[in-house]
Amino acid sequence: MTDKDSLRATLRARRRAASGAIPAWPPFVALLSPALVVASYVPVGGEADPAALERAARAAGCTLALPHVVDRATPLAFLAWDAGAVLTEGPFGLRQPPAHHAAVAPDVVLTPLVGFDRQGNRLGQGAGHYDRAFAAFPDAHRIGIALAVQETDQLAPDPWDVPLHAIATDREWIVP
Ligand SMILES: Nc1nc2c(c(=O)[nH]1)N(C=O)[C@@H](CNc1ccc(C(=O)N[C@@H](CCC(=O)O)C(=O)O)cc1)CN2
Ligand SMILES: Nc1ncnc2c1ncn2[C@@H]1O[C@H](COP(=O)(O)OP(=O)(O)OP(=O)(O)O)[C@@H](O)[C@H]1O
Repeated sequence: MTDKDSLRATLRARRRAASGAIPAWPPFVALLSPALVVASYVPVGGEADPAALERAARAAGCTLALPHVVDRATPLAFLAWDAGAVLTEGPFGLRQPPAHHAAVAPDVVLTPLVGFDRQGNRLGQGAGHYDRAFAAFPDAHRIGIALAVQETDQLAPDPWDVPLHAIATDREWIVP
């Protein structure tokens, strides 16, 4: 087990033991406009729920998208998605749009976190799906979503890590 793996286990356990709603914090709502594509996610395994931010994006007229995963090795695609549209079962217990939905380029990426720090460093699932998405869409606004209990001071960023622009928790909007 690497340091990152054991940190993931600790932070996932902390996340499972906690709960809390992530509000659509005013600075998030302020950056929305109808021309934007906002990528959200369907929470699994006790992940923080981005539903309020998703609703705010929809209310602002944004196009919504969800990640689509084939396997660990294949880069994420972001597929257009409307509220209520059918989702299918994907790998890792994920629910995602069917593969025929249009691939879109996200302007805002709501990113599920395993852990984060106040510098905007991030720990994810370890498959590099979001790392690679951030490299593929370098101009997208990267917003981490997490419960406040997922904050840690144990992150040592790797060379490929791209920092978050902001983190929305149940307690605050954090700008590194
Ligand atoms: N809700 C959600 N959707 C997402 C992600 C995510 O973290 N959360 N992703 C983020 O990249 C991408 C999917 N990639 C993933 C890569 C690996 C694992 C994974 O290894 N999961 C563990 C279970 C972890 C747990 O216990 O919480 C496993 O299946 O063993 C999951 C998703 C895109 N969609
Ligand atoms: N731009 C990239 N292109 C190709 N592979 C990458 C890129 N960025 C990261 N990776 C690979 O993906 C893996 C990411 O592992 P890491 O532990 O940093 O993931 P993480 O911090 O949990 O983030 P993620 O949510 O992206 O999985 C590493 O093996 C790394 O080599």
